[in-house]
Amino acid sequence: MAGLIDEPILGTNDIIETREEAEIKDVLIDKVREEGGQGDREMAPPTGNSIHRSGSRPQLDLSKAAILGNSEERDPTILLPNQSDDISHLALDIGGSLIKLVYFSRHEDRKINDKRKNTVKERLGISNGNRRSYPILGGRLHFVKFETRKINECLDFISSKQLHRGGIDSHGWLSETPANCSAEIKATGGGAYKFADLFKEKLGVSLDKEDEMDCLVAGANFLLKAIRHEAFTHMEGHKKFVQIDHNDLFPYLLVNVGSGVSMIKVDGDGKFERVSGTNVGGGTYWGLGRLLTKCKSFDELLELSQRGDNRTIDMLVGDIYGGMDYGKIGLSASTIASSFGKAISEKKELEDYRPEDISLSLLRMISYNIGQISYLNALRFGLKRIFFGGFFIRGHAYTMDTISFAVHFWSKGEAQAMFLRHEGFLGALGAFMSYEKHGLDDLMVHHLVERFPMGAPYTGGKIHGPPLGDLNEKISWMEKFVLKGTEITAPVPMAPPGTTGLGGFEVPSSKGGTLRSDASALNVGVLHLVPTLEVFPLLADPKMYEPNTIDLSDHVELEYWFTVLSEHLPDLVDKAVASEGGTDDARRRGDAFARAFSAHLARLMEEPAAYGKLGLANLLELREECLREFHFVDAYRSIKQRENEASLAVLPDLLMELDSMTEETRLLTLIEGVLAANIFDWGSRACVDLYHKGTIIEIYRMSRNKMQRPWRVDDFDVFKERMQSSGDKKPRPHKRALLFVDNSGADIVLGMLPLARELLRRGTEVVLVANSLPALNDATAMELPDIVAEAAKHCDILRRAAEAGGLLVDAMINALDGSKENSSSVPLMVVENGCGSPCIDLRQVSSELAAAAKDADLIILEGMGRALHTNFNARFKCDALKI
Ligand SMILES: CC(C)(COP(=O)(O)O)[C@@H](O)C(=O)NCCC(=O)O
Ligand SMILES: [Mn+2]
Repeated sequence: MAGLIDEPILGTNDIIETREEAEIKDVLIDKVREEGGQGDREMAPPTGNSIHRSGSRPQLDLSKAAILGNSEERDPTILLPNQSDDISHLALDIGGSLIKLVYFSRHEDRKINDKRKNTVKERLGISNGNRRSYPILGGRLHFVKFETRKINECLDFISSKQLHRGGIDSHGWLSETPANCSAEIKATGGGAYKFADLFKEKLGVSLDKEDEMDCLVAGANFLLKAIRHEAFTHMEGHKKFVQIDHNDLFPYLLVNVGSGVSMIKVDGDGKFERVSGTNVGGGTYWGLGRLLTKCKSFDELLELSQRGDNRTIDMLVGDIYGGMDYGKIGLSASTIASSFGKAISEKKELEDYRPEDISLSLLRMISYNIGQISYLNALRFGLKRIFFGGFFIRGHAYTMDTISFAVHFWSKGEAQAMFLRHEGFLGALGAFMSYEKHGLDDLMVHHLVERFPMGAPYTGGKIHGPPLGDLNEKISWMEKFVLKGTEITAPVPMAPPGTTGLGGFEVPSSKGGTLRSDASALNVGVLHLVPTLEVFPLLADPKMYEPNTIDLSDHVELEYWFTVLSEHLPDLVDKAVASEGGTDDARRRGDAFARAFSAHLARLMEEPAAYGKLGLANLLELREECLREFHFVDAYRSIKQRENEASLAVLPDLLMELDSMTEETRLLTLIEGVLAANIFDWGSRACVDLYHKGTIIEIYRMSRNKMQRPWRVDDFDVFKERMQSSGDKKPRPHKRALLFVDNSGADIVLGMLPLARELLRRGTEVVLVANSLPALNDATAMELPDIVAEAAKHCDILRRAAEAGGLLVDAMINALDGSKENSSSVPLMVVENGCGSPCIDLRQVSSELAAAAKDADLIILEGMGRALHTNFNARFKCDALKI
């Protein structure tokens, strides 16, 4: 039958995928279970199912909604007293071979005492204005898959996580559905009918069935609009992410390759038509492959193909033309003239052919055919873009290259084949989208942050069994199974890329040895939904903006950073452990962190694009995320404190020295001072070595003296001209400067605060922009008010500005009284930047920062992470200084 929306039938135990940390151990537990010879539990056969098509769930009832606790808090908890316990957070796509789950979990409550918040909001005029109020948005979307034949594991998973009992509780979120209330879960795929009774019996839930095509299209549209690195091309082994412009997405052809293949012309949200299909799909590959090779699973068959050579079985143009090309019609000698064609002319039996060769020949035959038919349909409707999804693809290089080749070859490069990272989850995502008021439909790319939990590199996403419980279980898992995990992730030597070759559908130039045995397990992360994130409004061209300066697809660069980060790891672990009191528990967590992070590094060395397009910003953020995952809240806490104190002690001397200078000398000294103070950087070995050479002020002065111009990139004269002008007329001061600060200690106290003071003195409002979460020794927004308050004790300019900006306690009272006009100074304020990394991606910043940017006409970015590794090439709508 043509056009089945399903997956190839799979018989393997290793295809269940999840990206959530909690599930990591399960694959190994499952392996252990299976090694111990235990089979699967038998499942009760599904009984006759009543097919019903219930309507959508009730909408979110916002009547009498109230904010619980502090309404000024970020993502406040919203109490919905009239909301039934009926909020969506799980959707299923139950195919013939795989069950795909998409589920939502809310954020942990962030109860922090951030003194600045109220005044900052007032000063910057931040309201919740156009922000959304659906509480569902602050949370995480998880992607998990199970084998359909092991449906009991899926039921256990749902049950152990209580995913079927989602609702809103008195705190605004996910409570249990009362026993007398029958919950409904959105589901699509044939299994939504087949297994409806089983879900009712085992979990007491009804499956609310959604049309598969509707779901596929809704899922694809969501992914293409909301996920930055979702679509990619794959040609000759090269993966290239493509950013799709939302306004230029439609029309496109969606090709879903399951057991059979559906081709859908998509014209908009909910606007589509199934225009074609083919019955030669994933089921054909697996079915024929199983018969011809005796493989036990789809993945085994796929793996075999990686070691295959199809020339032994396919008839090539050269076989027909005596080794020559048929150049007149553009066919090289190595082009496949007839798949399996050699088998007719040779006196060989099935046993005489290598299963590897058969598998590859079959794979290429089917993939090529799909590519060709897709192209013809794209041609029929004048579509330039074709997106391929469905679990047949599995991120498999040969499959993608072959499809791409066919599309490229037949369209003469006019049409483009693209693949989707969440290829298998289109239906499940679409089912999730079909809940009313899920709050996801107008999510934008900048609201989503994808994170890769610790288990991703170990498992490649293959999970079985119940989820992990607490952190302790996670650590034990790391300890117990790390050896096994390391085997899985041991880096494979990189070979030059290239698979099929474009010049005529040729033999792959790199053989399977360069691919992981589980290369088919694409890593998709957990999607964190952060509704408060915004695009930095002062970016000159947000569409062209690329935060990363260095391209880590350059292997030399990647290796450099791999070495830097690996060498830094022991020292980081020591600091992290010490920051948590150096207890045994902290040490265990430290070891687990080191293993998890090393595994990520190894995985990325092996396949840099495994987690989407890789930039240095992602790599440095991954390290911080790993630390947080093992509950290291702030590894540099005490170091930061110590350095702040030491620097504050010498600040009065420095300010005196600066005040004794002429304006012109002072400006240069201040900039040299920022450069010198930025030397205090715990992320760099060379800098750490320097710390042994003297006191903070000595090192600062020594470094400042070394900052002789011209610098490697030196625009100081332009800056000076803007600030001071060479003529008589004093230039107009900037209205508001955003100072993106970096490290604690000397950097902020002796570098950036004196510069801020100079700007304030000239009548420019100053907003210090600092991290929301700790990263290395970076100062956070939470820490800055105390640092400024201390500095203000030694300096009137800072004191008055800090008061005016509501940073000092007295001023905060003033501000709350509404008497901010009393202040005689331009304000000094602090906003958080929305991230917890040494780098900054200005496409995703806090709403505070976005609000502060509205009146800003000067941006100062400081530090290696924010001004060099990221944003070095960024262009802004106003003056910008990168130091
Ligand atoms: C991690 C960092 C980006 C932090 O630097 P910062 O932004 O604090 O100036 C930096 O320490 C760094 O680039 N470290 C590696 C240096 C090296 O090449 O050895
Ligand atoms: Mn830093």
